Amino acid sequence: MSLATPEIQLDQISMTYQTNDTEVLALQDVSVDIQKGEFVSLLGPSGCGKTTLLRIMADLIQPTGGEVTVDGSSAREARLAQKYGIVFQSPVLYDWRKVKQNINLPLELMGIEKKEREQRVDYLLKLVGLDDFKNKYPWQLSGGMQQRVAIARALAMEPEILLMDEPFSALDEFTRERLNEELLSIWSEVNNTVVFVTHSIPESIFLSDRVLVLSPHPGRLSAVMEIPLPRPRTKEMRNSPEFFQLITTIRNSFEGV
Ligand SMILES: Nc1ncnc2c1ncn2[C@@H]1O[C@H](COP(=O)(O)OP(=O)(O)OP(=O)(O)O)[C@@H](O)[C@H]1O
Repeated sequence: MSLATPEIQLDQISMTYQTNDTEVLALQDVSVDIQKGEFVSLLGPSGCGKTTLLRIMADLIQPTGGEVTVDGSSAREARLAQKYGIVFQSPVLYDWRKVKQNINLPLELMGIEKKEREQRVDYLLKLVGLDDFKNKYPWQLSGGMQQRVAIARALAMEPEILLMDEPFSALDEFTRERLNEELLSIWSEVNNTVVFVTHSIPESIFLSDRVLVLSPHPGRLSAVMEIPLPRPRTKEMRNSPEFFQLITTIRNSFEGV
C-alpha cells in the first residue's frame, strides 16, 4: 500500500445552491482520494453534479460542506500556486490572437521571461501537434484543433493537476476518439494528475485509471471503478471483450439510481 499523500482529498463535500426561494442539493457527502499522476474520470448523467465537483476542486466555487485538500494545502492555496490547468467544454480562445499567442497568454500574465516563454510555447505546440498551425487564428482551425490549443494553454504553467470539463463532448465521435488517444499521449509525457468530466462511459473507460461514478438528485459517489486495461491504451482495446465487459459493469452500476 502506498503511503504517499494523495494529490487531491475530497472529504465529505456537499453543495447546496440557493436560488431565490429554493435550494438545490447538488452534491452530498462526496469523499474520495485522488493520487498523484492518476487519471480519474467523473462520470454521470446530466445534473449529477460533475461540473460542480470539478469547480469545487478548482476553487472556483466554495462547497457548503466538507473540505478539499490538495497536496496537503487548501484548494485556494493550490489555485494561487498555479497548480491547476483547466480545460472547459468550449475552448474559450481569443479570436484576435494567433494560436501561439493564445498559448503564450498565461505565460505573459505570469511575467515569464520572453526566451523561456518562446521555448515553452514551442514545446507545447509540438506536444499537441499544432506546430504547423502556430500562426493561424482560432477561427481558422477545426473544433478538435481549437480544443488542442486550449489544452496546450492549460498546460503552459506546468500545472500539477489538469481539470477537464467535458472537453470533447461537442466534437464528432471520430474526432473525439482521436483526441482521447492524443490526450493520453500528452499525459504520458507531462505526467500530471488529471480529473476528467464526461457523461460517456466508453470515454471514461478508455482514458482512466479509475472512474468515479456519480448518481443524481442529489449527486453522490455511487461507485468507484478501477480500470485494469494496460497502458499504453490503444484504439484496438475499444473492441476487446474486456472493454465491453467494463461498459456493462459501469452501466449496471447506474441501474436503480
Ligand atoms: N449556479 C447554480 N444555481 C443553482 N443550481 C445550480 C447551479 N449550478 C448547478 N446547479 C444545479 O446543480 C445540479 C448539478 O449541476 P452540475 O452542472 O454540476 O451537473 P453536471 O453533472 O455537470 O451536469 P451536465 O452534465 O449537464 O453539465 C443540477 O441540478 C443543476 O441544476
